[in-house]
Amino acid sequence: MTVIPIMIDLEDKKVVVVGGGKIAKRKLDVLLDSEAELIVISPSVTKEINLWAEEEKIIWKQKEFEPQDAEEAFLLVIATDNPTVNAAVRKAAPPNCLVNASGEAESGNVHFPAHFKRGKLSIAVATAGASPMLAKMIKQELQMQFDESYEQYLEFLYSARQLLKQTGLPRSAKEEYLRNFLDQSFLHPEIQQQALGELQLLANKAGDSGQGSN
Ligand SMILES: C[C@@]1(CC(=O)O)c2cc3[nH]c(cc4nc(cc5[nH]c(cc(n2)[C@H]1CCC(=O)O)[C@@](C)(CC(=O)O)[C@@H]5CCC(=O)O)C(CC(=O)O)=C4CCC(=O)O)c(CCC(=O)O)c3CC(=O)O
Ligand SMILES: NC(=O)C1=CN([C@@H]2O[C@H](COP(=O)(O)OP(=O)(O)OC[C@H]3O[C@@H](n4cnc5c(N)ncnc54)[C@H](O)[C@@H]3O)[C@@H](O)[C@H]2O)C=CC1
Repeated sequence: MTVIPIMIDLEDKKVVVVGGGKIAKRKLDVLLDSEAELIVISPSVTKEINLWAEEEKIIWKQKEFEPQDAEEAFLLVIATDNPTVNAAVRKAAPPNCLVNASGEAESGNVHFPAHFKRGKLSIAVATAGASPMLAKMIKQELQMQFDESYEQYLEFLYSARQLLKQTGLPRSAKEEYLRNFLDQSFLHPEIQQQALGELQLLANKAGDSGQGSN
């Protein structure tokens, strides 16, 4: 199995999680951010999953898995502690369905990477199942390197880039600005504000003379 990285929008997609234990809870923790339609199939669930069901963040069907539960799933997460059940779930996956097999790295066709977000910045680490623990350790190291200040920094980079688009500067000059903004000094909010102020002036000037472009 060879995997490639991809970022995915699951809004309104049907996601079926089979199993309601520790691992299902960990996958749901990630999936709850996605605005997907989340359905959990399991005779019993952890306290957290039960709470999410009460809060109507997920639908919990309190039952053992049956093949029709997988119908029309866009993503199927297999996370029971019973290999025979897991194999039956895999078999019931609709054609073209994304399948995550938590208990068997070589099965299914998608893995969950270790990951964290700093606002618009996502960092994910994967080892193709060789060592999820290494992925977790590298993630923890990167969390220290890319601390909380990156959330605000990404907002700055986003705003600066939008303003630059309005300045009408030649592409090379825009790129020069964008490269400079990668300097560590721009992690400071005061320096960010100063730069945005300057770009705003340039954008206004271009607007006045009608030379703004994309
Ligand atoms: C293939 C994959 C499928 C998938 O789940 O998507 C998979 C498979 C398996 N994991 C197993 C065990 C453990 N997994 C972890 C931890 C994580 N596992 C995650 C992902 C993945 N695990 C996918 C590959 C990702 C990749 O390598 O790129 C992380 C990154 C993300 C997440 O789960 O969301 C998350 C860290 C989250 C974080 O950032 O904190 C720990 C450590 C711990 O829990 O602290 C252990 C115990 C130590 C050990 O065994 O290594 C077992 C054996 C089960 C058994 O023995 O029965 C299998 C099955 C097998 O190996 O075949
Ligand atoms: N991907 C990963 O990171 C890891 C994966 N695993 C694998 O994940 C599996 C699940 O682990 P845990 O969540 O810790 O187990 P667990 O014992 O906490 O949960 C198992 C769940 O499966 C449900 N279940 C059992 N039979 C079912 C059926 N017929 N239909 C629907 N649901 C059923 C149970 O009700 C329970 O909620 C393990 O067998 C292991 O192989 C384990 C550790 C890490």
